[in-house]
Amino acid sequence: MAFQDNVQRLPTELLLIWHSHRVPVLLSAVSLVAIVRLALYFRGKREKILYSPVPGSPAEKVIVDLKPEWLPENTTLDPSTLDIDNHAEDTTLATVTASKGKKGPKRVKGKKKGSDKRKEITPGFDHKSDSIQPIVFFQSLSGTTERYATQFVKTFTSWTSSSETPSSLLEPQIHDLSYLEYDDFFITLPKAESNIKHFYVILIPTYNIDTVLSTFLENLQETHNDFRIDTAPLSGLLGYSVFGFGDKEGWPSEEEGFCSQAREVDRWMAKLTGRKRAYPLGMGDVKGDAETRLGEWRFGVQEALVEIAEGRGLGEGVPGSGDPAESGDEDEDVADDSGSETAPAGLKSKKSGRVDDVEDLGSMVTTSPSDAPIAIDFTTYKSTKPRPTPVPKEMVPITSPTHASLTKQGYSIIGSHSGVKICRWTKSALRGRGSCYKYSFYGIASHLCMEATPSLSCSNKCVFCWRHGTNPVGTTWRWITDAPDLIFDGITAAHYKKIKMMKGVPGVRAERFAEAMRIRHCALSLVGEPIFYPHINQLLEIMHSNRISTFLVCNAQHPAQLAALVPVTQLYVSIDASNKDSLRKIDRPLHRDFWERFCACLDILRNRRYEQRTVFRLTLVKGFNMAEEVKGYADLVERALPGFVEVKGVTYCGTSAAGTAGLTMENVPFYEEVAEFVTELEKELVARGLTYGIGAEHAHSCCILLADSSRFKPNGLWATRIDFDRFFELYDGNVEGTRIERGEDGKEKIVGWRPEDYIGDETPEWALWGKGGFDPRDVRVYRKGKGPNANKGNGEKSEESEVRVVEI
Ligand SMILES: Cc1cc2nc3c(=O)[nH]c(=O)nc-3n(C[C@H](O)[C@H](O)[C@H](O)COP(=O)(O)O)c2cc1C
Ligand code: SF4
Repeated sequence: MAFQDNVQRLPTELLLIWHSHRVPVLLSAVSLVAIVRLALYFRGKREKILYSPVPGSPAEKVIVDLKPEWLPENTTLDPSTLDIDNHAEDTTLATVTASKGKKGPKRVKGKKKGSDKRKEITPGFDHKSDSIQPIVFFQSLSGTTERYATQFVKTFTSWTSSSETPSSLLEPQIHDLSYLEYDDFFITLPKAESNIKHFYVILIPTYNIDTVLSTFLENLQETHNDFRIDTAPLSGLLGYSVFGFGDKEGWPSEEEGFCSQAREVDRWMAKLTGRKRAYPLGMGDVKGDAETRLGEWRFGVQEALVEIAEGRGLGEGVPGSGDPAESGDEDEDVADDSGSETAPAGLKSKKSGRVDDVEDLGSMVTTSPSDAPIAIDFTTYKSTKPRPTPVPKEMVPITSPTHASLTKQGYSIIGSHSGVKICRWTKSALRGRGSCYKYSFYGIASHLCMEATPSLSCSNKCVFCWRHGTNPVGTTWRWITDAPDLIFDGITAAHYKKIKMMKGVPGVRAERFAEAMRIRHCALSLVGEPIFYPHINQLLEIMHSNRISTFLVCNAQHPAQLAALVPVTQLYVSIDASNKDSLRKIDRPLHRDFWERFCACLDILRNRRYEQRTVFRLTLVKGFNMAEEVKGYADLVERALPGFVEVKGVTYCGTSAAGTAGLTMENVPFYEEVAEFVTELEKELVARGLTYGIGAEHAHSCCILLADSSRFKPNGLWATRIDFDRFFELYDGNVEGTRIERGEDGKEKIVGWRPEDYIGDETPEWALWGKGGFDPRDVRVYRKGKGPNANKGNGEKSEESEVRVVEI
């Protein structure tokens, strides 16, 4: 009964509760609805601002394995704190692998040496059935050695084909060391039929600055010291001989450096071949006796070859031959050069009473019962002699020929390794005659732009490089380093000085001249490799704090520096080829692991694509990197997913270096050819489901822009231009960026800005694909024989390239 009463009273009770609490309940409900609506409103608003999808979670990023040997030397970067994103401290993805093997005991192959010396000197050579293949190697930076080498091979060939020469002597082969895979000739012997034995002839100049020759020498030294490789991997050679070219005017004696690099090559070859010097080192003064000395030396080499061909080996007691009595001094040199390990004190050389060299150890391990390699632990016998610390030099000393040559070309050299130059587009813009493609694509007016580099040195020797052949190259930074603020002050002052010199030039517009006295943009791309400079991050920060936007172009050879770089306004990597072989031919990189470095840089670029605008710069060189490479380039784009792909026809600079590399005007593609290439590339990318399209063009400088439409084509209209003011607001933290990432706690948070946060105006109509890319407000000036009224049918080549050839 009681239960029935309660049920009947329930509605009345509920009504009473409602009447006493309805005000707070109603107020709470209204507030809740308001909060939900407001949240939805703001969310919708943010999505409208963001054109592109919120970047994927960190899981999408790949870990880039930075090998210890890629880490910069002599820099302020601390590898242990490498952070590829200083705006997202929680996503350090570049990792450093522990050094492998190098700390372990040095293992050398000690071989029991027989008593028959002759037999050892000409290993496995049967003069009745075997043939001798001479190979002539040369290196040349400004062409002299190449000329002598070509002449040498010609004379040598007619000698080998003469009826009086033993028939076992084959025609010589010739190789330019710049193009060679060192491993194929200087770690192992070239592949050949079993009855063909090799003989090396090496012709090289000497340069007391860093050049590719230094790399060659380092390579020989490394090979000798590499614990994984036999210390004399070239002992299968029949013999070798070296000839050096030098200049007695500048380097009068050997003590003062005459032919010093040839002497070094000769010494390292003695070590690598197990002392197979067939004929002594020859040296010639290019301003004096070079031709006579080379002729004499050639006779000597020929005689040595005849002796080998007739089965007499390298002979006994020939000066500098395999006889240890004559070549013993090499051991001391090498011990010093390499800082190599000292042998156990108990092992004494019979002759000298000391053992400094691993080869000697090879001959001393006579108690070994077999010829099998013997592991020798040198770790407890480290030399007590301190290794000499290399003294840093100036990269481009004021007295050097490089300084003179660069100054002549219009560069201002700041300190000893930075340069600045005003480009022809800056002059053109000052006169109202148009800006370069950077204006059409991104909104950078050329008269507001400075082109500079903090490193005139580079780790490549690209065939199309504007630098002359003698410019410094190097794989590591080992020069006296200038402070970033001094570089900044120097390059800006030099730039303004050059602008001021334009004051009296006819046609310069007053308002543009006034504007030009305030630099707004800096293209760090002039020559050399800007990220090679150890304080590049500080220099970039100085530029940004001075409201100068930064476009930085790197050569994809320095992954560690790239990973550690602060975000720039637009980050470029040069993509000069689509595959390893082609890259080696066109960039002629100094790093032996250039392809691995290149790929690591692509992965770093992919990781950083939501942090800054990333660009692939393709430079097309007909006959080198265009034909049938579209698919390869598409692979690279797919790997790095850059925001933009700039495709440009090569600029012919007409230097002797370009000539040596076989580059002529024929290698400069016509604009139609570049356009056809880009169309094909676009097709290939779209076929792979990628969202790239042709965003803009600048026919005047033979340049076309592909861009990711999912990011830079909001509302169906291309927006490739940059909002520079917004970039600096983001940089200063006045505006919050929208780059969101999920933290370890699973929550999303804003970690910085992204390229979409500083997209500028829509790409102007006149710059779109098919419209040519020339601002109608400027006056287009055609040179004689060019322009709409000129003879059609020739197509258009890069204006820049023609100017360099025709005008200068
Ligand atoms: C920057 C520079 C540095 C040089 N250093 C040396 C040197 O240290 N010793 C030497 O004997 N010759 C030196 N030379 C002279 C060159 O070895 C010589 O000019 C040679 O012929 C260059 O050969 P190539 O034209 O094949 O590059 C130097 C030349 C230049 C331009
Ligand atoms: S990377 Fe640039 S500076 Fe270096 S060699 Fe190539 S074109 Fe010249």
